[in-house]
This record gives sequence, C-alpha cells and structure tokens, in this order.
Amino acid sequence: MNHHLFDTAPDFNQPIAVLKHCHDRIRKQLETLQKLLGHLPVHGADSDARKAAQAVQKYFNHAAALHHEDEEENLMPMLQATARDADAVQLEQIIPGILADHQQMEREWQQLNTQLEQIAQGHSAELDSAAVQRFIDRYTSHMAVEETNIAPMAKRLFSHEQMEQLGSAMQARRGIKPSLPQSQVPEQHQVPVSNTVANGVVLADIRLDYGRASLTEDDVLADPIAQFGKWFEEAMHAKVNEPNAMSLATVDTEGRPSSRIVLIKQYDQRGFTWYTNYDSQKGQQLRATPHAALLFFWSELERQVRIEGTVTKTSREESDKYFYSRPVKSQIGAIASKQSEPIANRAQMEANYDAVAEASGDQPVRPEHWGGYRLDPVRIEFWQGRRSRFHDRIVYCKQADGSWTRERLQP
Ligand SMILES: Cc1cc2nc3c(=O)[nH]c(=O)nc-3n(C[C@H](O)[C@H](O)[C@H](O)COP(=O)(O)O)c2cc1C
Ligand SMILES: Cc1ncc(COP(=O)(O)O)c(CN)c1O
Repeated sequence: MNHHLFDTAPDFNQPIAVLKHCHDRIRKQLETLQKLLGHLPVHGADSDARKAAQAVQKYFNHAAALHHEDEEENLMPMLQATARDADAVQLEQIIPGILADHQQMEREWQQLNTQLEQIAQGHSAELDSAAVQRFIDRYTSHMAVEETNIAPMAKRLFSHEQMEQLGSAMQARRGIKPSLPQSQVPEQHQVPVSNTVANGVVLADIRLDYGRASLTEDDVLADPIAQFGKWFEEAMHAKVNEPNAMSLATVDTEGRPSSRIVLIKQYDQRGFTWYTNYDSQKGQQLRATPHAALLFFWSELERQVRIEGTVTKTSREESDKYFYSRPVKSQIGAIASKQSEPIANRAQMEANYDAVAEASGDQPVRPEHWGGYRLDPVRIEFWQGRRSRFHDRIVYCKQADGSWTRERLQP
C-alpha cells in the first residue's frame, strides 16, 4: 500500500491537480464539521472541539475563497474562451449553477462561521445540524459536478501554455512568486506594472490557442481567388458572424494609414468589390493613393486572409446595378449622407434624410459620388491559426505575366 507521510500538494504547473487537491482538503474540513456535530452534545466546546472549529474556520475563511476565485476569474473564463460546439453548450448549462452555488455556499458559510466562532472561543456548543448538513451536501454535489465535467474538459482543451497561465494566476493569487530565478526574469518584468483588466480578466492574459485545422501547400488551390472562394464558402457554412465584413486600409498623402470595415459585395478574377461614398475619407485617400489592403478575420475558423492591391472604381453600370438593388431607404440614406463630414446633431441628419426622401419619392437616383471600388490583388495571404502560435501562412504573389507564385511564410 502506498502511504503518503505528508499531504503533498501538487505543483502549480498542474493547476487542475491543485484544484482537485483543494477539493480533497474541503472534503477533510467537511468531515471535521460532521464529526464536530457528534462531538459537541457529548463533550461540549472542549479543547478538541475548539481546535476543530478553528481549523474549519481557517480553511473556509481563506483557502476556500481563493479556490472559488481561481474558478471564477481564471478557470471558467479560460474555458469559456476556448470551448466550442458541444463543450461550449455544456459550459453554458453548467456555469450558471456553479456560480450560484458559490454564492449560496458563501451565505451558508457565514451562518456557520458565526456559530463556529462561538465554539472556537469556548462560549457555546451550539451548531445547527440542519445547516451543517445542507452545507456539506451542497459542497459535495458541487465538487462532483466540477470533477466530472469541468476538470476533464480543461484537461482535454487547455494547451500547455494555458495550463501555465492558469497555474501562474493561481500562484499570484496566493502571493507565490513564479519559480523563475530573478536573474532570468527580463528586466522589464521586474518592475511592477499595472494590468488592464476587463470584466475581471487581465487583458494580457487573454490567449486563445488555435488548433482547429492546418493549411499545407497541398491543401491550397493554385489560384488564390479560387482558394478565397473555398474559404469564403467554408466561412458561410460555419455561420461565421458577418463573413462578408472586411477591414479596408488606405493611406493619406503622407502615407499615414487608416482603416474601417466595409462589406464585400463581389469577388471574381477581376478582384474584390465593395460600395461606398467616393467623397468619404477613404474615397479621398483612394483618389490620391489607389493602393489598399483588405483583411478578413474569421475568428470561428481561426483564419485570416490578407489582400493587397490597386483600387479602381467599378463602372457606372455596375454601380447603378448595385445601388438600385439596395433597399430604397438605404438608397436614400446614401444620398442624404455626406459620408465622413461632420454634422451638428442627429436631428439634422434626420432632416436631411426626410428632405431627400421627399424629393426622390420611391425612385431615388444614384449620386455620382456613390459607387463601387474594386481591388485588383497583387498579394493574397491565407493564415490558419495553429497551436502555440506556430501558425500556417501561405502567400500568393502576382507576377508580371499574371501568374501567381506561392510560398509559405513563418508565423
Ligand atoms: C460591419 C460594417 C460594415 C460596413 N460596411 C460599409 C460599407 O460597405 N460601405 C461603407 O461605406 N461603409 C461601411 N461601414 C461603415 C465604415 O466602417 C465607415 O464608418 C464609413 O465607411 C466611413 O469611413 P471613412 O470615413 O474612413 O471613409 C461599415 C461598418 C461596419 C461596422
Ligand atoms: C455607410 C454604409 N454604406 C454601405 C454599407 C453596405 O451595406 P449594404 O449591404 O446596404 O449595401 C454599409 C453597411 N453597414 C454602411 O454602413
């Protein structure tokens, strides 16, 4: 039989094992509480009872709170950020119950703590047995849910880096310094820096590891437009949110860039097309410098596509065709908005809209300054996220004869 002389806690580089170890310690405290219930009527608040009460208090007043914080601030947000499909659905079902349990257990603990304090001081031998039983039962079933659902999921989904991240957050919560010798800590890390925190999560700790797919030289099609079409189909199929939204970056006359989202309306061998106001900021920039970069980020597929090239206006016929295919209210909006120009207030905008609607009835006319742009690509890169930031990148470059070369770039 394997006997452990000491209650050895696992190292923080195995954070899930540390959390399980906390559960085992909670179980020990619950056992003590149960025993205390039998002990008090016979022996009163004797020295054993006082020690037991103090031990239980010490654990639930300090360690248990840290344990709940580990779960609420690190483990569960990290799981929510990583889990997909059935795992994500399961988390949605389980997590609200876990959080509600934590609150309820905290309330129940406060009630017991008051009684235990009296016992610890030898002032009373009263312990509400129904309250103790409720507390024990709630903790026991709560830990079982975590151990059967949450812990195995974390072990299955978290990368080595995520485990390290979880472990260090748990260490930091307990004021334990990372094990790296100070001499090896980069200088900029030795000074205390204040973290940006959003919704209780340290921004710098948000780190998704990608691992859904790979992209090899053999996977991609010879023609980058066809390859784009393949990925676009897949983005549609995967129900990516607004797969047609792309960032459009342009530069001013001094080479200073600006970017904004526009919607792609067409892609084919001629290039990638969107519609806008030619007098807008992007319109003015493209007039002076007709080079632009497009970017698609399909987060759900862990993919981005970067496209660079030269921009020209679509033909008037093409712009007409698209303009008149839009809902009439959007046509009116396009006419009424001097895109990118300042205006005093919303009311003035509404008044301008009403005036255009009144003048054009149900047959607005496309203004000359509203139409399409088409980017003729010279460079298209397909990026597939991989584990530990070791991603796949395949880039196509257009040659003078119109053919495309293809090469892999380092991540
Ligand atoms: C999802 C999304 C789609 C958009 N689509 C377009 C579009 O297709 N055309 C457009 O002119 N503006 C679109 N916009 C608004 C632009 O991002 C931007 O605010 C506007 O074109 C003015 O940009 P500019 O001042 O740089 O010219 C969209 C914004 C979002 C968030
Ligand atoms: C100002 C503006 N113009 C054009 C568009 C493209 O939209 P639509 O699909 O109506 O052409 C958008 C989309 N958000 C927009 O915000």
